[in-house]
Amino acid sequence: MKIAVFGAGAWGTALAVSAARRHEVTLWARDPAQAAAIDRERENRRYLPGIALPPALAAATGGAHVIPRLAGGSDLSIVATPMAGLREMLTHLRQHPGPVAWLCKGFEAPVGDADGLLGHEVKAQVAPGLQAGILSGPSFALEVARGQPTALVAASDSAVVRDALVAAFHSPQLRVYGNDDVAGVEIGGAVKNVLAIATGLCDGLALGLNARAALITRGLAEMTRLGVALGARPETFMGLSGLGDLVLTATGDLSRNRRVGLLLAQGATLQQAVDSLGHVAEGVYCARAVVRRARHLAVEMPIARAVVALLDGELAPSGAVAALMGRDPVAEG
Ligand SMILES: NC(=O)C1=CN([C@@H]2O[C@H](COP(=O)(O)OP(=O)(O)OC[C@H]3O[C@@H](n4cnc5c(N)ncnc54)[C@H](OP(=O)(O)O)[C@@H]3O)[C@@H](O)[C@H]2O)C=CC1
Ligand SMILES: O=C(CO)COP(=O)(O)O
Repeated sequence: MKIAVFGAGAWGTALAVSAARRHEVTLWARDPAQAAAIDRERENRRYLPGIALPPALAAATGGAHVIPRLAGGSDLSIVATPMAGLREMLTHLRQHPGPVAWLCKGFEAPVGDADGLLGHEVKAQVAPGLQAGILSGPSFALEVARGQPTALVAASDSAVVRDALVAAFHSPQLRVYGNDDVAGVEIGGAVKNVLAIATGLCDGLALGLNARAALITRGLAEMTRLGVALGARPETFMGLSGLGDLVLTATGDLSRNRRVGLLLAQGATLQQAVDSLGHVAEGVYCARAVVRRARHLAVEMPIARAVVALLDGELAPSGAVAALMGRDPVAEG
């Protein structure tokens, strides 16, 4: 099949590499110089160095006007930008019938008094007729690009979209499971990034393995509470996009979100931590949206609240720990 991937960061490139072992793939970069370098060097040195690009992967560039044309010539389109770029990309795809899937894990940053939205909520606003979904789950880009075993979840209310994602990406190295709980899969992917900042902080402060296990477990409870309040199924959070991605991101040093927490624990400022990554750490941008939605739904999320206070400079790393440990006793649940 023909696949168009819009966004040539680490994850878009890794999935394009994986799919191009069986399909014809176009990888679109918004920066013409980057697209030219990818074609010339047969490598994405900026975002995924050391991975050779298969011959069936072609780089493309161009302004917004080329996006509908590239999508129109493909059997499946993938939006591989951070959450901050999703609204604009879906706007360019609004006349396209689909199937389309995005890879972003986050909530949009809140604007004014409005809540920050999940991907499917953005899609409902800007491209309601588009058949779309999300590809998510525990997956470091580098491991997928290297062909190391990975399991993903393709979530959509459209079987056409789920089937297209399986046809495009399922392989002996990559299992793709279907799920129709779009909200649950999106909330799992978004909230785990916030929680990974917390576990990075915990490990950076050498608080111990007990503390890390407590953060992961109580974080999963927070994620599930928010998800259920937003209409997701609780069992989704026991799956790849909930527990699976939380464990990976909270414990794996390839995680950019975890690295933010580790760097803050070492005394870096947030700006220094973000600048040193060279990649997006979505938890930094969506933590406030998570906490705000939780507050509006009267959902208790103390770990996410502590992360926001840390990112906003209201709490020092040690203060964030004290705020969590100093809470009144409550029943587990
Ligand atoms: N890396 C991973 O292992 C995984 C990442 N994800 C998710 O996938 C999404 C993309 O991550 P990843 O590829 O790693 O990110 P990177 O930081 O590696 O790359 C970001 C890419 O998006 C482009 N971009 C940045 N901002 C915008 C924007 N506002 N509009 C359009 N394009 C933009 C960048 O282009 P330019 O160079 O021109 O700025 C770059 O090509 C994130 O939501 C992430 O959480 C999900 C699973 C795994
Ligand atoms: O989503 C990811 C793994 O599933 C990547 O996590 P980071 O964005 O923290 O690197």
